[in-house]
Amino acid sequence: MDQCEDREEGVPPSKSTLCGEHESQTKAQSPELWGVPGSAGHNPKTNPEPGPEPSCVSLKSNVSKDIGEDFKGCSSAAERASAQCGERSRSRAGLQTASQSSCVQTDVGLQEVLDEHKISLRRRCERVTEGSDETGSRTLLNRIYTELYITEGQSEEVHTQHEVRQLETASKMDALHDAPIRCQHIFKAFPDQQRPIRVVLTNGVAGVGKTFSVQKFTLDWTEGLENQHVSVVVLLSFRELNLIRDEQYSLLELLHVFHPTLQKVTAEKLAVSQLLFIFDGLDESRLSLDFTNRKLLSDVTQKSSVSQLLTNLIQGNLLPSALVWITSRPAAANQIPPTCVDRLTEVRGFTDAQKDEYFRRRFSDEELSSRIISHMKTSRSLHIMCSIPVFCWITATVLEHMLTTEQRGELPKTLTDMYSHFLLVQTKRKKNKYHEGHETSPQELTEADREVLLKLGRLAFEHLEKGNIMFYQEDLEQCGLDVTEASVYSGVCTEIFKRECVIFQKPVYCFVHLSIQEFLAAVYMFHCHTNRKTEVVEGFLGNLREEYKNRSFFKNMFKSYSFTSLDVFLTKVMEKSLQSKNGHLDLFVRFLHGLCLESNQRLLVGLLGQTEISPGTIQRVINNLKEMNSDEISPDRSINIFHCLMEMNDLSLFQEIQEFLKSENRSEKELSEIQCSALAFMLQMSEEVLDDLDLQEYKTSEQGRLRLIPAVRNCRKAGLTRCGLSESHCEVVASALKSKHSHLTELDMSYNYNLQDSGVKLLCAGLESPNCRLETLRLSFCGLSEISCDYLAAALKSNPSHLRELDLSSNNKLQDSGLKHLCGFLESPGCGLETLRQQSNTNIHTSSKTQSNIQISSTASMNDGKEKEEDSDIQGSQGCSLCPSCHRARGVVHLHRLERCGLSEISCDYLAAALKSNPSHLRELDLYGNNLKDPDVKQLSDLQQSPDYRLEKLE
Ligand SMILES: Nc1ncnc2c1ncn2[C@@H]1O[C@H](COP(=O)(O)OP(=O)(O)OP(=O)(O)O)[C@@H](O)[C@H]1O
Repeated sequence: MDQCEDREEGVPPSKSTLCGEHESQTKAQSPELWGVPGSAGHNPKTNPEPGPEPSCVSLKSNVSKDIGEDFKGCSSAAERASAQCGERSRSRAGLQTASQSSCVQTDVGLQEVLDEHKISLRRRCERVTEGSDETGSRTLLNRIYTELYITEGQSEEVHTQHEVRQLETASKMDALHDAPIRCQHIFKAFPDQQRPIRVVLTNGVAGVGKTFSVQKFTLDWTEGLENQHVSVVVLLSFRELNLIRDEQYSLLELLHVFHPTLQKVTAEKLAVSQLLFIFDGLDESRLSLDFTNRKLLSDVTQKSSVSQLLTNLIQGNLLPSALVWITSRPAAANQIPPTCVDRLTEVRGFTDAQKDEYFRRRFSDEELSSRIISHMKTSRSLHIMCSIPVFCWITATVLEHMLTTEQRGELPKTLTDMYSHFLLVQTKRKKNKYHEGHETSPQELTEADREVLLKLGRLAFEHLEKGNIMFYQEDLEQCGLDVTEASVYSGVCTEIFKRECVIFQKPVYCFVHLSIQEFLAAVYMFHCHTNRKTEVVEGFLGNLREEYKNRSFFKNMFKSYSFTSLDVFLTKVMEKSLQSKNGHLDLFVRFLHGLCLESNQRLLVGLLGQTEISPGTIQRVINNLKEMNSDEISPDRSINIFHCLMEMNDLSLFQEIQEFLKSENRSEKELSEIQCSALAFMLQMSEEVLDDLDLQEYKTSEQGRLRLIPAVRNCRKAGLTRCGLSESHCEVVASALKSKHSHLTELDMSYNYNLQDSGVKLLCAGLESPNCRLETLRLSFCGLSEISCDYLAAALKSNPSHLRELDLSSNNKLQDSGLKHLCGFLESPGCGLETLRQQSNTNIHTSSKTQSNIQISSTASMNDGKEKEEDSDIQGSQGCSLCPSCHRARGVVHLHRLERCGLSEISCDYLAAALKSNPSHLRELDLYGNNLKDPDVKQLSDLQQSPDYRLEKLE
């Protein structure tokens, strides 16, 4: 088989080679049995044209050896490449060494050379091989390319949340708000952007379509459709560049080596051409890009290390007018200093409409695509996952196979179902490819298949537990896998090279998508449970017998406990996953529950072990989930209990909540805790933004109320009073404030006595986010000390403009030192607080009336320990007896309430100093109940003499 012919669409196990003009390719030592792209000897990301103009240097070393090792004795990358190609390639003109190339200078006109380059690039980019096509024939990229949703900027939580959870919470809202950028317009400035865009960095999670975007951009350019101001596109992958990372090259030589059609381009010609360099897959880079290095390169013929060539190119020292486009998974993107980047974009995958379009384009059979689309929409989880194009490909592969072959049974509805089928479909394709004529049923996993899958499962599981997604060769060996085996199953696990640290350079492996690791880990865990591998199960869960002996919830179960009791086992795994801070076991535990279903059991028989699960056991598992205790558990984790029920095909909860949402008398309907989690999820996912989420309006237990908190992510006004908030809840609220499309403008967390300073600290992470739009924050009766003031002042200083009202009144021991911190904020130039109100205990009265359309809301004062709320609309400007300058009042009033906070005259001095230094913003100051005497507030009252004095109300 032509080694370049087998590029495929679909799961990209690793970054592919983009350079397409070499004859050579690292020949796979192991065949690609899985038939998915990018595996041994295959490269999904390039579209080389076989035949006379051969094409690719696959620098992906799927034989998993360090290139340096493989090609010892070859002095240059070109020689190495040549050594890989063998005689055939050497005899071809396509590849020349760097030294040769620099000598070749002909009279051929520049345009002719560039045209030739275009043709060559076009051949490479116009076709991809579809993953499901067993004949290996390739499809036109334009036929299957579906517009992706690319936006400017970077979503806030990309590093902190589980990828799938992120999709669940973010997809809907993002799709509605951000203006998309077509990949072809990535260098086009928006009308309001003055600066030309020279360097673009595009982020995106695995399989989201970064390489497809790069290919589409290039193809459109070669076809004369877009970006015609660019005269040369130089397409390179970091995987390729890794190969020559220790070599010395000039930029001109680099171009010649990777794009032989450009050999006739001289330095002079380069200087007058508009170049665009595309570097794909920074996450796979093994170069050390050191932007602090002072070595300045400005001459394209000057030799240097590849890293230095790149940093100088990116910084604009080398070819200052050349455009640069870098793509990366998010974790690696920080290698490029933000100051070097003119535009940051993110590939978000497919919007709902694009998901449909993907399936329509992929299948010429309209009926088939319609069936697949409507099936995808029947399951929320499938629909959400299809935001990632690679998952669309998995879905398309599985459903096409099931709908076009004589497969019986229902189409997969749950994620577990889909992944089980995917495993089988891929196994079948592997068999067909390499054992032609012996068509086997996908139900038949051979003993060898099972063995490898279980080894992969063990690897997946052991590393998932530790939170690892990257593995070394030793890790593979420890699970009994040799490297060849891993690449044989390359659709599931393949290597990528990733340099973890400077001294310790080794090949690193990972699963193509985190969800595949989670699925295989769950399969392995299930297998260990049914096969009574006590050591593994207890290693993960601890000794159940001991632990459960004294726990009332399990007392009865414990009597009959053994590893065969699936319900106890699953409950324990669920409990463990709920403890996870970042939800790294969420999908794993979902899969584990899904594997209980008979249909999945049948599919994966032999892998899971022989089990017969009675309907009674299933019911017990369901009941346990519904009754699961969630004290001290983040409400985000609790939502996963609902997902587990869905994976078990238990739709009752979903239906109950749908009914609840439709009902008129919601506040009378009692909600269980699990119902609250389901409701939180549905409110969070709703297209409509909730105006007011008041937890007190729901008839449920305190735990139930807490489980509703994730809904703050989709509301404008949140009342979270008197519900025992703790740190984990503050984290959820902070994440809502941080989110790119935060709607929250009013937040009342008063009367949460245990919130304390630690809770405020977490909350402040949200307040300081540039996305935060909060205008009112109430934290009275929260047991805060002066430390909270410090946190708040720091957060508000860093992002001062949004907050209008801050209520720290009552039973917060802020003390003078706390107020001092807050004054630090009041002094800061960006501070937006305009009113600081003081009530009673001074002889100063105010008839503060500001100009029309000013609204002061929620003036709270203490009355026998009970909060009295009153809203006062102040209309009309009648002047202020205290404040000679009130006529200059602006249209916004801010309250700053510090009632009963243990303040003394020292605080007044701080306040006076703060107001002196930044007098123009504060309108109202409320210091009611702080036992202040006239002399204490003297400094403040003296301020009235100042011409800049703006205070209208001092109580
Ligand atoms: N725009 C698209 N239209 C159709 N299919 C797409 C598109 N983008 C991606 N895909 C599908 O998803 C697969 C993975 O896409 P791609 O290789 O571009 O991802 P990536 O973001 O580069 O991922 P990684 O970071 O893992 O390299 C493709 O092989 C293809 O099957």
